[in-house]
Amino acid sequence: MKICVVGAGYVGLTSASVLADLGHTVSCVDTNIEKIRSLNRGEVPIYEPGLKEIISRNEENLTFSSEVIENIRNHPVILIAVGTPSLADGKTNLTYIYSVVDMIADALTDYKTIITKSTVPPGTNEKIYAKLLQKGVAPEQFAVVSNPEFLREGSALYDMLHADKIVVGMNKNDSKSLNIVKSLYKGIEAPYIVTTLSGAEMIKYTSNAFLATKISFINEIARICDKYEVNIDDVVRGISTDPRISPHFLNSGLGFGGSCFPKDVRSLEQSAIEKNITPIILQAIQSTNHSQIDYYIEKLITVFESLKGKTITVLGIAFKPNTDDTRESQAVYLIKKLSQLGCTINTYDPKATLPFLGESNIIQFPTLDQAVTDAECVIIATEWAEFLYLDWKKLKQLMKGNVILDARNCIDPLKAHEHGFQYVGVARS
Ligand SMILES: NC(=O)c1ccc[n+]([C@@H]2O[C@H](COP(=O)([O-])OP(=O)(O)OC[C@H]3O[C@@H](n4cnc5c(N)ncnc54)[C@H](O)[C@@H]3O)[C@@H](O)[C@H]2O)c1
Ligand SMILES: O=c1ccn([C@@H]2O[C@H](COP(=O)(O)OP(=O)(O)O[C@H]3O[C@H](CO)[C@@H](O)[C@H](O)[C@H]3O)[C@@H](O)[C@H]2O)c(=O)[nH]1
Repeated sequence: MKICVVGAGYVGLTSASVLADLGHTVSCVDTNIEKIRSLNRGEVPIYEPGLKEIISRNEENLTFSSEVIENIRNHPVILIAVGTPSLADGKTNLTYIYSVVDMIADALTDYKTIITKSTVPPGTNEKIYAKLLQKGVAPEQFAVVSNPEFLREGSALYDMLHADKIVVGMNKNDSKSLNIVKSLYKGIEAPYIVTTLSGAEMIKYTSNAFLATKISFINEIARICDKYEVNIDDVVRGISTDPRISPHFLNSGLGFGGSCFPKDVRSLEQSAIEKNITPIILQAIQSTNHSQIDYYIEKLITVFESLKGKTITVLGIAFKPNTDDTRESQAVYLIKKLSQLGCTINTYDPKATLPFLGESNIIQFPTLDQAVTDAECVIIATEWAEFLYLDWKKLKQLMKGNVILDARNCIDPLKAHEHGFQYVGVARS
């Protein structure tokens, strides 16, 4: 099958390379000429485990181009994977989606199956369909399919290849599109969930909102446990054998970040408000998440009284391990907050770079050892593998102080105590 993937971001690049690996001929296009140039030089603009390797082994049937309209014209299947960021009011910015729809309308000379992979609010695929009709495209010339993506950054390829479901939203009786989607993913064993266009959109938002709910819920429980001196690990162990609860997504810590949960919860909140529904739970999830950083700062203040003038090392900049993505990273928000409180912040991340420049009290170091030297306190803000088993003896020699704030519940407090550190955590000691 000949497929044009529009957008060379996390989802576009992962989809394009997996589809090429499944034997399709794929052209991945992006309006960002620099991104396409670097891909054509063999450089992958994002860090995602295995992505560089899968792209290079599919050289023959995976091409990259910034000629978006031309490629849309020459391919019968179009997969839209452009960004859908937040607007200032929390609604979704659909400019990129509609710019692709305009390009499709301009390029359409023969039948196209238009598949939306991007996360879009309920009703958007219906609007895409209506917009194409408005632009004079005949209904028999195209089909619109909603096929949301559920991959996680850091394990994107695995997640796509081992999907727990493939969600397909379509207009009524569109068996042609369903067959096309099935041929597209031939080789991936997963149950198909077939629904309406808006049904598929809602499945995607519900999934992210539910996962975000689990995180905020356990963070709130951890705060309560903290006050009653109960270990949060014991509580999670105690509830997670119940299959109705499951052990997943119950790791309390700094809170959720990244390019999806924050913006998607905001967007779903706005979709609800638009229909006069007050989404109390969605609002509470966000409120708990926003105050997580303050809660951790309060913990530090119980140790230091004042943070002004303290030298603090923050380990981790990315919003989670195994990615260089810093979009809405809680680690970055924490660094900014510490800076406002008058600290000197030394930081280190194996892959991510600080997304801002110019503040003389915030320095990113190329190694962990350099970053922790002379620190009065080390905070683990992202649970990268190399932070899980710290060389305690060396750390003791390099640091000026002995405080470790574990903001991801990822190290063993006993080990820290054994080596003479003061372990600080929420509902962990
Ligand atoms: N990142 C994830 O883990 C993830 C997972 C599931 C779903 N999603 C959803 O998938 C979508 C894409 O997310 P992402 O993180 O891959 O985005 P991204 O920001 O990394 O990449 C989007 C790309 O689209 C390109 N683009 C914008 N307008 C274009 C146009 N008119 N023509 C061609 N290219 C254009 C941009 O230049 C950019 O390279 C979003 O809706 C997101 O919510 C993301
Ligand atoms: O128990 C947990 C699990 C996650 N997180 C945090 O939650 C955020 C998101 O983590 P994760 O879901 O692993 O990463 P994403 O790559 O953002 O993936 C989410 O967002 C994608 C984009 O929509 C979806 O496709 C995925 O299914 C969904 O998991 C990160 O800040 C994590 O640190 C926690 O705090 N505790």
